[in-house]
Amino acid sequence: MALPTPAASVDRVHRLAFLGAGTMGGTIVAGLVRAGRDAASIAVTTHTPAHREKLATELGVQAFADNRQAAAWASTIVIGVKPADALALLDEISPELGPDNVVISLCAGLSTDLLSAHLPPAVHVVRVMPNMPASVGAGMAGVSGGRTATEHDVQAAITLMSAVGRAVAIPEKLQDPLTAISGSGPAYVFAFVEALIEAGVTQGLPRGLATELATQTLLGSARLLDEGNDSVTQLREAVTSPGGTTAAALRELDDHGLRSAVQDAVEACARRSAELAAAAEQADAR
Ligand SMILES: NC(=O)C1=CN([C@@H]2O[C@H](COP(=O)(O)OP(=O)(O)OC[C@H]3O[C@@H](n4cnc5c(N)ncnc54)[C@H](O)[C@@H]3O)[C@@H](O)[C@H]2O)C=CC1
Ligand SMILES: O=C(O)[C@@H]1CCC=N1
Repeated sequence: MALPTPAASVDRVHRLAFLGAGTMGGTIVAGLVRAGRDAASIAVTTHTPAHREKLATELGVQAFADNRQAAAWASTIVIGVKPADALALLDEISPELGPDNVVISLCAGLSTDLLSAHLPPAVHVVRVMPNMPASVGAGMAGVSGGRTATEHDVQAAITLMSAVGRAVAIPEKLQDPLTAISGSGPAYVFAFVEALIEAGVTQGLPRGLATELATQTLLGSARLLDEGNDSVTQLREAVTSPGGTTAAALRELDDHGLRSAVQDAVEACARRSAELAAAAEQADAR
């Protein structure tokens, strides 16, 4: 099927190219279009022609087969490939970029200095760590400007990510810890809910019912937390009757080391984020 011809009608300054519009990049693109952004102002590239064709057909965005062409077309370029593929991609598009371009990286671990080293010096670089709930407009993103980024670039990235959830500016040194809480966090929550469902099934609940109970409990608990009327500790205590059922369950979680398991998991995630930069440099050197 023929892809739409890339539109020149949108003013260049408003054009946004997602290079590597996969799970995360594609989610943000879909969220932006759903939030009312003009689809003609967005271009996508992917390695898989069928995938970018699907994005173009379903969302009305511009599909490019060539990263350099997409980068030359756009003003802001979002890097959505895996960290190991990012530096080679920057090397590829570098000849098309200059002082009018902002490059936003979604890549875990890669510092703005490392990214800038693979771009012309005047290109503005911003690092963003989004998360998957962006697909339902409930994302959480941390935004850090590199040395060449202006306050305006950071604010523009916050505005962009706010269309699919919440976004905060953070110092870049907090990107790895933020990744370990909100970037990867949805997977911890899903793993916990999976375990809760399995435990419900073990107790004799039909799987569909166990899934509904666990999901609605997560949603309701999240809404209570988000209302912010009570602290997380007050909320936990409100559920926990002295000598009751919840206290019995929480004691088991404590005995099985829930808190230290979470500490270790978050530490491992932040460490891995830092390691990804070294792995990307190695991949780029090959
Ligand atoms: N999946 C998640 O929940 C999150 C992912 N991230 C970051 O987002 C980035 C992408 O992760 P996912 O979306 O999960 O991966 P993915 O594998 O779903 O998406 C990567 C996309 O890049 C495309 N691609 C690969 N090389 C390319 C190239 N040279 N030119 C154009 N397209 C190319 C692939 O076809 C694919 O569509 C990673 O750097 C990751 O650290 C950040 C936060 C959350
Ligand atoms: O697992 C990963 O490396 C990516 C980054 C944050 C969430 N997913």
